[in-house]
Amino acid sequence: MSSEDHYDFIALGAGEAGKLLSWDLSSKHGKRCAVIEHGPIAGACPTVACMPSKTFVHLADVLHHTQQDAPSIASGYSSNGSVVANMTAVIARKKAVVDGLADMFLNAFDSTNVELIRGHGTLVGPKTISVNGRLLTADTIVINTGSKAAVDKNMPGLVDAKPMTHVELLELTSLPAHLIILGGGYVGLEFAQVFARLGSRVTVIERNAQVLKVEDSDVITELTGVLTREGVQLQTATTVDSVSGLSGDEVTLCISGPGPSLIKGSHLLVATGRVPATGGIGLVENGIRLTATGHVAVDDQLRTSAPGVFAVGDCAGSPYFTHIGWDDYRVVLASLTGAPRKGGTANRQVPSVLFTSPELAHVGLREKEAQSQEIPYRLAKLPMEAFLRTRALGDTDGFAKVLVEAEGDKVLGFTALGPQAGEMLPVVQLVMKLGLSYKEIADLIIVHPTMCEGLVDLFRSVPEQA
Ligand SMILES: Cc1cc2nc3c(=O)[nH]c(=O)nc-3n(C[C@H](O)[C@H](O)[C@H](O)COP(=O)(O)OP(=O)(O)OC[C@H]3O[C@@H](n4cnc5c(N)ncnc54)[C@H](O)[C@@H]3O)c2cc1C
Ligand SMILES: NC(=O)c1ccc[n+]([C@@H]2O[C@H](COP(=O)([O-])OP(=O)(O)OC[C@H]3O[C@@H](n4cnc5c(N)ncnc54)[C@H](O)[C@@H]3O)[C@@H](O)[C@H]2O)c1
Repeated sequence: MSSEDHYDFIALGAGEAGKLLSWDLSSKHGKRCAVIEHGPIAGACPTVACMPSKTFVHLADVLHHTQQDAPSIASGYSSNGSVVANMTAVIARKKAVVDGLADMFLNAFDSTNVELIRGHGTLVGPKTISVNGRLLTADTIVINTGSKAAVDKNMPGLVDAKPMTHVELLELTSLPAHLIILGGGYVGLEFAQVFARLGSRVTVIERNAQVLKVEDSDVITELTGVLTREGVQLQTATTVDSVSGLSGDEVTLCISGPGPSLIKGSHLLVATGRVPATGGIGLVENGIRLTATGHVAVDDQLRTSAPGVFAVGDCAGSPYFTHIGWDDYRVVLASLTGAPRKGGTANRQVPSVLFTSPELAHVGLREKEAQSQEIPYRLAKLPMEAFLRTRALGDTDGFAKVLVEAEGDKVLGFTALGPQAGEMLPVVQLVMKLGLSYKEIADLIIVHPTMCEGLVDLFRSVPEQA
């Protein structure tokens, strides 16, 4: 093997952590690095997941507020000039965002001198990858192959109906007349509201008794109330027995549950979770153990069972969020360079935001988790109308709640359902990370009228210890 084919570091897949590691190791540590990518550059987040979907969320929000507010506040608004979505323009805006990010990432590869190899990589020996007819070796390999939308091959008729995943949905140039969404999780709910706001009829079919099954029931009651008022039809505790027809034309679902037994729509989206992209790339054959769920088995430092091989992000079973992929980068960087970091992946904070309107932001313990684990807590809860900013925004749906230790002052968990609720999370996260008293937030002077201002009132209303 020539020295041209040996690298210090190779990332298989240009996901979040792999590309960041390669850029850092090359530009700051002088390592020879390559990233192998068989799809669009830079992984799912900027191309088919977070960034394009949040562009859709924003555009649907603009349209929704224009439809809602313009008639009452705009002079000269024509009564017959209703505002309707132009999907070609929506897609063009999304494409501009995705293309802009692609340029940014290509520049990063260039400026850090990291080789981007476009092709499908497969492990063919210890720390050896075959790609485009080349055999490449590296001292360190990071598996960063991500995940794919799960499509249940055992559901009669589903595959033949050619359902969309988020990838195809984000390319639709005309609005579905009736979009049926299978799965009431993150993907399903974000897109349900987006397409309802853009003008589609939307039905979500969820097999569990509630959408977002981990969330507290008060959160779900409030969130589903908003979605339902906006026209999203939610059918929970519903099983799909069979699918017929073709998505994009007409699809019919035979279902069992509390509602009707048949549902017809024009388009079908599968949003039923994700499967790790770990099959057929030589992992097991080369000593890299997989878990029962098909993720790469890793330890707290994201080391696999093969020496010198790490796995990061979705494929390693890290919580499926880009910011967690980003943290995986820091964990592996610490192993490889000694960069400072306290601890590995165990017990790290996993903040999350569901980007519906209102946003659902969460960190730490939920009430039902505290109850099932018999962790005593004090609870404070305030409606969003007490966060005065929401009144100016005309967007007062939702509430925020905080769980504080029963016999101490540490914050156990925080949930907010409200406009831009995600922007409030870091304040609470910091207090939790540093193990400070909740009173540190209650004592802050926070600018009026910002969303975070409401945190002061929320934390001031925590009941005294019994
Ligand atoms: C619709 C949607 C919206 C989302 N929104 C958010 C959000 O708002 N916020 C958030 O935090 N998370 C969000 N997520 C989750 C987030 O996108 C993922 O958790 C994250 O992108 C995973 O990153 P990763 O680095 O693990 O892998 P990926 O980004 O999936 O990268 C893996 C890469 O590896 C490539 N690859 C795979 N196998 C090979 C091979 N053999 N050879 C070469 N290349 C290969 C793939 O083409 C891919 O580019 C969303 C997900 C979806 C589906
Ligand atoms: N805002 C964000 O950060 C964001 C946005 C989108 C996706 N994501 C990430 O991507 C992951 C995947 O999202 P997702 O929505 O595909 O998965 P998910 O796990 O969040 O939700 C899938 C839902 O589908 C339901 N389901 C599964 N099979 C079904 C069936 N046969 N019939 C009816 N319902 C069924 C499940 O009960 C579940 O409620 C999320 O877990 C999240 O981590 C994050």
